[in-house]
Amino acid sequence: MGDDYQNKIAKLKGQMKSYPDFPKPGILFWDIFSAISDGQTCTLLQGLLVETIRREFPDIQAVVGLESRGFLFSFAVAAELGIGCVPVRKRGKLPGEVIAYEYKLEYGTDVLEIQKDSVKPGLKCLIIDDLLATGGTVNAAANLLQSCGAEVSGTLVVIELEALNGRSKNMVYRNRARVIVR
Ligand SMILES: O=P(O)(O)OC[C@H]1O[C@H](OP(=O)(O)OP(=O)(O)O)[C@H](O)[C@@H]1O
Ligand SMILES: Nc1ncnc2[nH]cnc12
Repeated sequence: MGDDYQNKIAKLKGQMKSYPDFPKPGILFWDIFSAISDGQTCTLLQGLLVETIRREFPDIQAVVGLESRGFLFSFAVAAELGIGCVPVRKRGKLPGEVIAYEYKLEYGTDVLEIQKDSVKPGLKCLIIDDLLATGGTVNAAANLLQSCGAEVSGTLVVIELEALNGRSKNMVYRNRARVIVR
């Protein structure tokens, strides 16, 4: 990775804001929306995501965006790369036959679902989200994709909360996660 790439990451990092005690006491909440309210930051981040995918995951056929903040990035990169965009949503929001998986959050638990027919066996997928905390969400998404027969190439997130060690807890992605800012 060249200086130019690192400089762009440093610039993006400077735009990220965090809020203590949101949504619960003790949580330091990293807010992607504060950064992308600025147009130049949108362009910068989009460019970094696409550049990272082209370099690290050149053969993926679809990006899988995780509700809800992951959707911002999955459609944008899918459109630029000309590949599929598949949503993974919280319980009860997707029509048709779905596969579900319950998982733990940094705060609380949740259920993710994917439409059974949205991913064909062997499809090479990249999971994309705004943030990796405990890794539970990405892990759940990976399990869903694998139950559909998809091949999960890795995970791309904008922010990694390294102190929570989500990467090491995630057996599927330990060596295959890529992050933009950490
Ligand atoms: O690594 P984890 O501990 O699983 O946490 C990370 C997840 O938590 C946040 O989503 P949230 O469930 O708050 O939903 P939102 O994007 O709709 O705000 C974030 O956008 C990730 O998806
Ligand atoms: N600390 C955090 N900031 C923003 N989103 C999160 N999702 C889980 N933990 C989070």
